[in-house]
Amino acid sequence: MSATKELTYSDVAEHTSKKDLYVVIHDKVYDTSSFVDEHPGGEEVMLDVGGQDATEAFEDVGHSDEAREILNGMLIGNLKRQEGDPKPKTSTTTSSSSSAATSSAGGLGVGVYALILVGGALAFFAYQYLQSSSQQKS
Ligand code: HEM
Repeated sequence: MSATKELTYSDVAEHTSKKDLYVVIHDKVYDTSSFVDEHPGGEEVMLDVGGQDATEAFEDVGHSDEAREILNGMLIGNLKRQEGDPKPKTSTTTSSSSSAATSSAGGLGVGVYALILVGGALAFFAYQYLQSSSQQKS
């Protein structure tokens, strides 16, 4: 009956049916089976995130404190992260999480831009240097 049970993502992913539905919110694991039918937002959205990290879905709706209390009552343990697991979804807003996604996806792009900039600057200065040294000669 301990609430400090450690579950991995693969443990959680085994509970995706309506009668056995786990979700992860803010790195905590909840057994929402008893609540699916009563969810004011409908069972469909709950089933959609069953066995997964529902932090973003849950926070995007802006659930009330009451919703958070209900959630607390369904706590069964903590998520134990393992290598290769999806990144923690701890952001409370979509904008910050989407900007994080863009910056990680754009990692290579930034490097390529930096290379072009540095290469361009080098070429520019080399050109100036050649120009000035050829002017001195004449
Ligand atoms: C997993 C635990 C969840 C709990 C305990 C929960 C609880 C609640 C509660 C109590 C409400 C009533 C309004 C409020 O008090 O904020 C609500 C509304 C709502 N929930 Fe959830 N919810 C959960 C997950 C989700 C997820 C994953 C979604 C995905 C989108 C979602 C979508 C909604 C929507 C759209 C409403 C508004 C329904 C309406 O006002 O017509 N909920 N939820």
